[in-house]
Amino acid sequence: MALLGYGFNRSRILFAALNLTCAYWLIQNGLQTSLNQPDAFVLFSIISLLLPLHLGLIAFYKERGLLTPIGIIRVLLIAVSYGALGLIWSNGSLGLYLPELPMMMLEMLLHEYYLSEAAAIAFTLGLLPILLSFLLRKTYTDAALFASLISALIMLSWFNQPMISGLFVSASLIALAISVVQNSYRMAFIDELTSIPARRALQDKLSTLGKKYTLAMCDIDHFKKFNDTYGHDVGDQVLKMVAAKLNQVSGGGKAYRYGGEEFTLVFPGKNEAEALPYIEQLRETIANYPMHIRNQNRPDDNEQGQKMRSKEDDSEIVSVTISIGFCEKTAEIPDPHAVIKKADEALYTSKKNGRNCSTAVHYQPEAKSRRRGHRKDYA
Ligand SMILES: Nc1nc2c(ncn2[C@@H]2O[C@H](COP(=O)(O)OP(=O)(O)OP(=O)(O)O)[C@@H](O)[C@H]2O)c(=O)[nH]1
Repeated sequence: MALLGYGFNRSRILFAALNLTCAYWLIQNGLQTSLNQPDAFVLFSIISLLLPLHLGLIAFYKERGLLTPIGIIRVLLIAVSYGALGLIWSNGSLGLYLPELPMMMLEMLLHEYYLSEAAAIAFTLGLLPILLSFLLRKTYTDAALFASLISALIMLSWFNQPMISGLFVSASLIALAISVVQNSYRMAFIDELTSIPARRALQDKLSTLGKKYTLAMCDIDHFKKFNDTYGHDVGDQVLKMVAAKLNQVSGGGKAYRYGGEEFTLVFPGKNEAEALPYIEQLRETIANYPMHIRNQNRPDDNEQGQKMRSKEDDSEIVSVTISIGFCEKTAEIPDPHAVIKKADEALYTSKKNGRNCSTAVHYQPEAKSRRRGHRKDYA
């Protein structure tokens, strides 16, 4: 598990695995006896604090790599805390610290339950950053940390059950392994900027297509000029908007980012004539969408700038358009990559025909799709 975390550059996974492994090793070697033994009791009490607190701390961390000064400090923090505990325990002197424990840790001895008030506080302190990180970052790693915390809570609460610690460590490591797999799937198949499936996911999809399908290549018009006029960040916003609209494709279609400002729509089970209404609907939706762009040229602190402070003057509305070429599979063009190539050629016909329109390779609709008026033409 630690190797997986290291190999996939997921340092938080590695820290969590290290935390679980250290706790599990101490449980296996020091807690296979009654908790009425002072040594075992102190060991159990300290583990029930370290486990949740480390998990909470890990949730705070940003991915900063492992073989970096901060990564090494984080590893040492876990290793030293469990190492010191293990060292005192192996000397047989851990039980001497029993009288030093606060009442909120000792009372579980009197009432014969397993989670002390102090451990409950530690679990709450561990839970808060995990929940916060999950809400803000929404990563699979945070979900795995949450699963590990809950399984640690269950293990410590039912500590007298046979094999409970083995079940705990298995459940936690499985959750961490799943998060590594899901993270790597996301990295490989989902486009980071637009959050829609990426080129690799398209390649997978192409290999599963049946006898009848249509592929459409979509390209944002004059995107270079857009970048040059408004800046790369605004260009990224445009890409996100177009991707979000294309992702709403109906008619059984699916959208992919092909690369740069190009997108692909896949329509399984549809020929060009059947796919056309859905393609046109998307083209029109995008062309009619009023995109608010913050005025990059607003003066900073002069008279003119003050005049422009009002919200209306601060942004302008532009419309973004896309050109589309689409092609169905035929006996002459049976390979999906050849279909894409043909769709790409049709896309360039759309560009030549004035942009903001779609062109089919085979189908000739009676009334050709027409270019719509722009709210603002940035060309
Ligand atoms: N902001 C941003 N720009 C990108 C990204 N990927 C590619 N581009 C830009 O997209 C532009 C593509 O421009 P061109 O291929 O020349 O075409 P165009 O300006 O869209 O013109 P036409 O296709 O002829 O309408 C280039 O300037 C790239 O730098 C990206 O992820 N973000």
